[in-house]
Amino acid sequence: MNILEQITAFKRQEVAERKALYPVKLLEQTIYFETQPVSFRKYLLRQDLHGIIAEFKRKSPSLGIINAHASVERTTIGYMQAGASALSVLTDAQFFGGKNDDLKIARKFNFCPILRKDFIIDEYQIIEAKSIGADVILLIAGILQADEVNKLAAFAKSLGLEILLEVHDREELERTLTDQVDAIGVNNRNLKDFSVSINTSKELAALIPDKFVKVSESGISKAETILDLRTYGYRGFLMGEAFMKTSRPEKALASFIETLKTDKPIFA
Ligand SMILES: O=P(O)(O)OC[C@@H](O)[C@@H](O)c1c[nH]c2ccccc12
Repeated sequence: MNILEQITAFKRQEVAERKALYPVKLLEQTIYFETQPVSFRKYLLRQDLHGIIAEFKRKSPSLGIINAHASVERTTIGYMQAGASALSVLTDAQFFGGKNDDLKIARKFNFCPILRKDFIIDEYQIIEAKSIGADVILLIAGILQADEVNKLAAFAKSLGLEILLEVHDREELERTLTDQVDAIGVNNRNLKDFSVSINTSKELAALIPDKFVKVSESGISKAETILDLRTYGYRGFLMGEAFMKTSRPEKALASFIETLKTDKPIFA
């Protein structure tokens, strides 16, 4: 089994256990069912920000432990103060060392779009995303059939959430593209073997219709890469490791943003 297959097998079990422990009725009583989500799309298109989606990630199957000590509160507040456009919080415990509470804490302290980073295969996880205060969910084409993407995206929309659809190649993009999603994320990392190539974003750019916000995900560590990807139409840049591997991720983001600032308008 490759890592994606292992993760989805584990998720099926996890979802079944959670459904029994925390029934939907209970989740629907949380305060976030009453509150209006913040638009991910809008924040990524803002002229006064740089499009960085700053991720809180403690470990990953490709790197192992990235940062065992960072505080979610200090890091996410610092990310926003440094000028991030949105936050991404890993909630998967088994493979990424995250938890739902991490996202809840990020929500409590920040008014900005928050992406729930997890492996969604069931509507239950979308209700859960809403109940912990997420604004946008990730759907990964590599683990879903086209009809599943459609159904899950429509369901997320019905709860007011936005959807980032992640693809890694042309086949995934063409097979799953649907009007139900708001943004397309091209993952530069191949989750089957962990290899990373920024060219993946460049190659797929022209195949993504303009009405979707284009996001480039993974393996980004240089300002030049962002400036280059903007010329391909990318408006969102999902970055984790580059910041999280330092002892103060929020400071690393602040210095990174300094290197991104130019006199020219962000989008020509
Ligand atoms: O840490 P990086 O290389 O900057 O990548 C961040 C993000 O793109 C990556 O964590 C990611 C992209 N898609 C995912 C799906 C699940 C878990 C994690 C991911």
